Amino acid sequence: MIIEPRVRGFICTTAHPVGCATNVREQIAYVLKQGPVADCPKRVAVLGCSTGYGLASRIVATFAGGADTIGVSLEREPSEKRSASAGWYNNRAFEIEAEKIGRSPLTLEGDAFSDEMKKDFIERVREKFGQLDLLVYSMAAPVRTDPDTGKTYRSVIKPLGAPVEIKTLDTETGEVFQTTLEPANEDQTAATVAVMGGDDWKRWIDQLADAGVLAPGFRTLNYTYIGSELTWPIYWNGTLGRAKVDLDSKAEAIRVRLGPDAARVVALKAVVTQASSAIPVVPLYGTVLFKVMKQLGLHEGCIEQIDRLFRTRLGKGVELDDAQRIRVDDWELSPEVQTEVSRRWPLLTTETLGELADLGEYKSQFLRLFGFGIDGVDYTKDVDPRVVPG
Ligand SMILES: NC(=O)c1ccc[n+]([C@@H]2O[C@H](COP(=O)([O-])OP(=O)(O)OC[C@H]3O[C@@H](n4cnc5c(N)ncnc54)[C@H](O)[C@@H]3O)[C@@H](O)[C@H]2O)c1
Repeated sequence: MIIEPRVRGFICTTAHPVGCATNVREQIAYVLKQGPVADCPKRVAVLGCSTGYGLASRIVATFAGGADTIGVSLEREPSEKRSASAGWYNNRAFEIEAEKIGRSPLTLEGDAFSDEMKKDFIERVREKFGQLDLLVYSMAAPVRTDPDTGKTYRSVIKPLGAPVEIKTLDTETGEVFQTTLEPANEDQTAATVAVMGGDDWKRWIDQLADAGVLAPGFRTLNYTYIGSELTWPIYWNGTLGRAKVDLDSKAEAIRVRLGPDAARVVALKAVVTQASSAIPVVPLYGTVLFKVMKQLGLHEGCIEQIDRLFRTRLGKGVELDDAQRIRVDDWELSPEVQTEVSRRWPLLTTETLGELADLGEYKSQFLRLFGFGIDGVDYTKDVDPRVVPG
């Protein structure tokens, strides 16, 4: 069948197997070009391994770090008539490429929030690795069922306290407009913390530690976004920020149990992923940020950020911020970038968007997440949606 993008709001319901595989291979090629990462942990787990920052982490650990990996993600399988999720194609393409260099990666597809998945994972780690040296937690999900209570929580992306009036962008039409976002109530805030906070991370680490599958010197990383004051009203000072603050306290709890370097929250830059495109204001901020960072020669996507994390931020004595986090968002938050983004922000209108921001780049990065718009891929060719080319 011919697979075309079908975009509904901030998701694309189709994905292209050849495009996704090409995307994965391009990321691998980038990492190989940078050369090996010294002292990379060798038995690595990535939760949320199939797209965005998790996929980049798995690629860097494998292709620059020489690691064997186990990944977990939630996917839609393909059928004869329907394409799979992009993550399903990415997982298969990753496995094909990792096997070519003599690795035998393991991928578990299902709900990482469930205790069944954790049990299965522990068994597979025992069989395959014995113990783990590093676990990267890179999950972004809208809903979580708490295994203890059976209660299902849905996250909301809202401000706290009072309504926020803020500029935003319709990425389909290119219209820039003011919008008022109503604040979350207490239940919604608590639900967002239950989904995107550190509860599940800590639960994973506790169960793995109890099962004795964490190697001496084991470390775990969890990714966060802090951003600049332009996005704070909706992100850091909103429900998502509350959830991210919870990561810091769970990191501390893990350090208390496993040692002073065992857990770190890592602040990363804004990039286009399935998760970030759903956040109001972030796409508008992104279109300006990408243009400014490109103009200053500081552009980074997921793979460049994670490559820099593994190469420069995981060694002994790395600088931490006041909340004991590792920072790789330093270029995004540098005065030269933020001064220029802030200068452009009040000038942004539907009419000036083309000059001050780069919507075309944003849209093309969004479509690339699903394997569309990639050079060298013939989208007019019939493909079997169940097959990822080797
Ligand atoms: N995108 C950004 O701009 C940005 C910036 C800084 C930090 N981060 C953080 O990075 C982390 C990853 O985000 P991303 O943007 O790469 O997201 P993403 O949407 O690209 O990836 C999310 C991953 O989680 C998996 N997942 C979702 N629900 C799951 C479930 N129930 N069980 C198993 N797997 C599940 C998906 O399959 C996918 O692999 C998040 O913590 C996010 O806050 C993102």
